Parts: sequence; structure tokens; C-alpha cells
Amino acid sequence: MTPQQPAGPALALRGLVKRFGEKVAVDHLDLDVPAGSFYGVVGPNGAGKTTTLSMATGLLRPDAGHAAVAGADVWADPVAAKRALGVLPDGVRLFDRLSGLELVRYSGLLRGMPRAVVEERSRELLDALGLTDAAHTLVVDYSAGMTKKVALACALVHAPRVLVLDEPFEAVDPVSGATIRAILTGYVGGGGTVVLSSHVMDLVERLCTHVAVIAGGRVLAAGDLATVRGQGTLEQRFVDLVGGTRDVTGLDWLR
Ligand SMILES: Nc1ncnc2c1ncn2[C@@H]1O[C@H](COP(=O)(O)OP(=O)(O)OP(=O)(O)O)[C@@H](O)[C@H]1O
Repeated sequence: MTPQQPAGPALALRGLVKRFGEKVAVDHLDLDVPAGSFYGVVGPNGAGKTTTLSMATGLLRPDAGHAAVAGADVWADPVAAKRALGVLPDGVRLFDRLSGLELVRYSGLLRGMPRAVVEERSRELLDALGLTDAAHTLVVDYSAGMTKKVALACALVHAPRVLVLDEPFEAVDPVSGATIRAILTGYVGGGGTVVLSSHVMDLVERLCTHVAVIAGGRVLAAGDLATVRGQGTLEQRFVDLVGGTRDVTGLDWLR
């Protein structure tokens, strides 16, 4: 894969707003993801990470604001934006009556790639992700981790310039996790940009060059990892920004 580096930010979010009834899930959110960065998005449950990434990738229409991928507006110029983009959405809903191999092939062909290239890359990706033995198994019969991996293969098959991954390591076993980390690190090394959300601070700290801490639909801190982290660990900084640990009261019946 040889993704070219876009000029300007790989992902630019400006004034994004999303409301669900009374709930403001994303509240005038701005974020720049530099090209070639490995960008971690962290935040407590319900912070607005999935909603933000969904708007950034054209899966959810914002109530206000703009999102641009490699300079192309996701809503005004969706073809250009989506050409540059690979997405692993949260709670992936796939065409699960296809086999794993068929699904990855289908993703490549949908992108207008030549059949021979699709064939080669599909098999290579399944092999790298340890899914060769399950290549002809229907995706509906995959485990959660296998589903995550095949969805990642679908996101990678067209060698996008920007990859947006919602919780890519969730449900994935340690060996597969290491493989995915190696694939993503190699991809960034080759000029690609990764944006991922995660709850695992340790992983974000090890992998990412940049991080944004989101809570209440707003960015509390963003920038290169060392700056955001400061003197302590990312987890300490996260707790400082988001609020300390809560004492558990009640639940006497459980003790
Ligand atoms: N389709 C929806 N309808 C109503 N409310 C929603 C919807 N999607 C998200 N929300 C609300 O918006 C807020 C942000 O949710 P979001 O899924 O973006 O958070 P998150 O940071 O990804 O959380 P988690 O870490 O738990 O996955 C939450 O309060 C959630 O209940």
C-alpha cells in the first residue's frame, strides 16, 4: 500500500454539532488531524466519539458544521472524500450473508478497483488478519473479533489515504491485536493517516502520535501526545480533564 500524503490536514472538523432531541451529543467541535499522524480519540462513555467520527466520515449528517477529508468536504464532495477514506464504523452492519472473502472483494469492486487487484489484496488481507481458514465462512457466522477484522480488511482494500477506525481493537484477541497494530503502524509509516477511538489509554499512548480528549461533545485537549499528556501518563491526564474516579456508594447487597 502506498497512500500519498495529502496537503493540509487529513481530516478537518469545523463547528460540528449533532443533537438527538434535547441531547447535544456533539457541541461545536473543531479538530485538525495532521496528515501522516496516528491520531487517538479518547473520552468517557457517551462523550460523542462515535457521533463525531460518524459525521467526519459521511455516515451521519451534522446539524451544523463541516468535515473535510484530505481537503474534500464530506457532504459537498462525497465522492472525492470517500475515495480518500477507509472507515471501520462502530457496531458494523455488514452484508453478512456473504463470506469473508466475498465481502472484502465486494468492497474493492464497489470502489471501482480492477478485479485482479481486488482478488490479490483480498486474499493478502485475509491472510494477514488470520482469516484465511474462514474465507469461505459466511460473515453472519463470524465471532465479534472476526467480524471486526473482516470489516477492517474492507476498510483497507482500496489503500485509502485516511483511515477512521471506531474501536478497532474491541473484541479482538491479543495476537490479532498485535497484527492490526503492525498493519496500522506500517500504513502510517508509508504516509497514511489513522484516526482511531479507543478506551485503552495504554494502547493510545503506545501507538499514537497525537491525541484528542473529548467529553460532553467538546474537545478538552488535543495535539501531539507529549503535549497533551504533559508530565504524567495519558490516563492521569484523562482523569484530570474528565473528572476523577467516583466512589461507589450503595450496592451493599452485592458485597
Ligand atoms: N442515535 C442516537 N439517538 C439518541 N441519542 C444518541 C444516538 N447516538 C448517540 N446518542 C447519544 O449521544 C451521546 C454521544 O454518544 P456517542 O455514541 O457518540 O458516544 P461515545 O463517546 O462514542 O461513547 P462510547 O465510548 O460509550 O462508545 C450519548 O449521550 C448517546 O446517548
